[in-house]
Amino acid sequence: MAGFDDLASERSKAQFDVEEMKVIWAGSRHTLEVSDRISRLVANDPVFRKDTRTMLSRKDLFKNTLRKAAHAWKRIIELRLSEEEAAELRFYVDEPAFMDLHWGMFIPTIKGQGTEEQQQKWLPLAYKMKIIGCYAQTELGHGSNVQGLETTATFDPQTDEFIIHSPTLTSSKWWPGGLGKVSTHAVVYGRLIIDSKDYGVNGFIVQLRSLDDHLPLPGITIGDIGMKFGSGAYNTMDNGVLRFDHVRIPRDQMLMRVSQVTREGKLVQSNVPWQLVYGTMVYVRQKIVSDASCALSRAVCIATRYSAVRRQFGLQSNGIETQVIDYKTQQSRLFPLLASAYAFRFVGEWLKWLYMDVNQRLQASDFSTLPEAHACTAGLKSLTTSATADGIEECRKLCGGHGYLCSSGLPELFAVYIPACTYEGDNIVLLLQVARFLIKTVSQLGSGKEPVGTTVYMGRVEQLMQCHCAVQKGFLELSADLVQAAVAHCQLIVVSKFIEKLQQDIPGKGVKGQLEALCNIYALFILHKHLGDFLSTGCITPKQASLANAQLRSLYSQVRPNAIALVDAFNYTDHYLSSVLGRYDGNVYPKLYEEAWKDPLNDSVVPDGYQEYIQPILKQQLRNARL
Ligand SMILES: CC(C)(COP(=O)(O)OP(=O)(O)OC[C@H]1O[C@@H](n2cnc3c(N)ncnc32)[C@H](O)[C@@H]1OP(=O)(O)O)[C@@H](O)C(=O)NCCC(=O)NCCSC(=O)/C=C/CCCCCCCCCCCCC(=O)O
Ligand SMILES: Cc1cc2nc3c(=O)[nH]c(=O)nc-3n(C[C@H](O)[C@H](O)[C@H](O)COP(=O)(O)OP(=O)(O)OC[C@H]3O[C@@H](n4cnc5c(N)ncnc54)[C@H](O)[C@@H]3O)c2cc1C
Repeated sequence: MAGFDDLASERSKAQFDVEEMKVIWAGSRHTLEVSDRISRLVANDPVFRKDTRTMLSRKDLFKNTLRKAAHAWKRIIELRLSEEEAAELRFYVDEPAFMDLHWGMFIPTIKGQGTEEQQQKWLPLAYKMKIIGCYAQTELGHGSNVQGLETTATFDPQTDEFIIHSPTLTSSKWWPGGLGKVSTHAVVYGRLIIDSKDYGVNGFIVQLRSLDDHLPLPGITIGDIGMKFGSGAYNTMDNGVLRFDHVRIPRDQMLMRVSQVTREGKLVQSNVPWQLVYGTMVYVRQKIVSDASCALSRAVCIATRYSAVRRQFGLQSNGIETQVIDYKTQQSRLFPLLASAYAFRFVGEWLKWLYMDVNQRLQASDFSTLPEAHACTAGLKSLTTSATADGIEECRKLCGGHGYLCSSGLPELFAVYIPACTYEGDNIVLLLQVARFLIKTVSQLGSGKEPVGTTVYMGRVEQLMQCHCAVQKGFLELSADLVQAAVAHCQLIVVSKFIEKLQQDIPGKGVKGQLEALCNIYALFILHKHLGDFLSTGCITPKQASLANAQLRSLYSQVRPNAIALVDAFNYTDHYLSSVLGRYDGNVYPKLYEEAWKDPLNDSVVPDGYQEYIQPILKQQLRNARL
């Protein structure tokens, strides 16, 4: 069988220990064991099948998502899965749903911004799913500008309550995932008003729906905001709209770790930075970087396996056409994405450590690394999601026409993934935050602070900053050029963390050698892509640029025999890949043909509508022809 033999042959060429690379990719043997076991548990459960998604109506699609979520919860309980195993199960169910926001935002917000007392009250309810929560920050009129939010939370000292209200149409909460049809509660971000004074944005826990009949509570108008990009994709999620008409909540439902409101209506600031109100966004941004490596590696796995199976032109002596993976143009498009997937994996590991470290320091009232954590999570979220969205689209194109079929898995992956460039912070707005951080950092250089990083990449950032730092320093006046410096800074971090990864103990025959090749491909690819920066800032000479280019092409040849093994190391099941082109067995053509006939359009040989619309035309033509 052509495809199968092709991939078997490719696997025999591997020059490194794939099983050890699986451990490197997973992060540890333990993590590999858990993800392998849980991904297969999901793959073998018919309730979690994904192949019908694009053919369902919005209501059937959503109901099926609820069915899957309920079944996932049932399996978690039945199997007594740990938090880690449960998160893996929800990950491999692979369908945007309210659970993401309940577990990924609502709970972390209460943990990060609630007092001990509030955590003791609300977390047990949330962990046992006795309530379902979402994160309601964005409004119809404001998303990026959090300080522009209009929802009000006015303290009423008569009743010891906050009155939550939507004063304008643009203050309607708009976009929160899980809000439209499922969540019973929300963390609502609104302007704290005490005695007519506006104290800025804070988080408030608000019940939205009855726990008895799920109907909206008095004063609550709530619904779904409508279809989004694509047919299946993110339409499994009930992104919602929410309006308040003077809804009253107890004072103790304002999240009070950052600031407290006393019974007398006095605002007391605690000793933690006010920016902790933004803490959930930092947490999710670092998760999103890890998710980017998953999404990109998934697309690269599909495109790499298909590139080894697909033969086109170039008849060889044995009369067989050439594998498209052997074309230099295919390699120059595909291998940098393979390298980027590994690079984002490792920078995501580092970012997770940075986030944990910041949180530990916060416990000890050490806020010194909070600005860097914000800048790194914001910048790397922006960089990795933009590169991943573009990379998934490139992988679709690398698969030719068949990449455009839903059965390739790539259109759906693209449609689900691309909002990552917007949610949790628009990517440009986040880069402007990094630019602001760089301006402050540059201003502190020489006072004992020295930049660190790989020379050429460091030089590029420094030079770009020098060129543009004369520009206005206000957030709104930051020039587009500073965004360029912010991107350069984030790329420096990615390369630096890849190099640091290589300095760790890396067991397994040939594993370190392959990672070194991928690290060099990523670094030289970025240098090639931004050659203007490196040359214009004098970081490299034209001769060096030419040498770097030649080295890049030589590295592609080094990776070529290992490409299939490098994507096998992701250890994805066919269920998770959900792609005929990316099947582990390479059995592409028979499966493509088989999938085609499953389309409902093929339920009848003559399509509905023929008699009403087509036959009259043909008959008329026939009559005309006889005249
Ligand atoms: C930062 C802004 C752009 C501007 O803020 P502003 O208040 O105006 O302040 P500035 O003047 O710019 O800055 C003031 C100073 O504060 C510093 N700062 C700013 N932000 C932070 C921060 N976050 N942390 C620390 N410090 C910060 C800043 O540097 C200044 O410092 P200095 O004065 O210079 O010293 C702000 O408006 C902003 O952040 N805007 C973006 C808004 C945003 O991101 N919205 C997101 C809404 S929520 C959302 O989109 C959700 C999407 C859900 C998608 C699904 C994702 C799921 C995947 C992951 C989770 C899945 C897990 C599943 C788990 C399981 O199943 O188990
Ligand atoms: C699928 C999806 C899920 C979401 N889930 C949630 C959720 O669960 N909870 C929640 O609260 N929100 C959620 N959101 C909302 C999301 O957080 C916002 O859409 C996001 O923060 C961007 O804000 P915005 O839509 O106001 O874009 P805007 O800020 O209006 O962006 C529009 C354009 O203006 C530009 N721009 C804005 N400000 C500046 C500036 N200062 N300088 C230069 N350019 C600027 C942007 O770069 C962009 O090009 C979700 C959004 C999506 C798409």
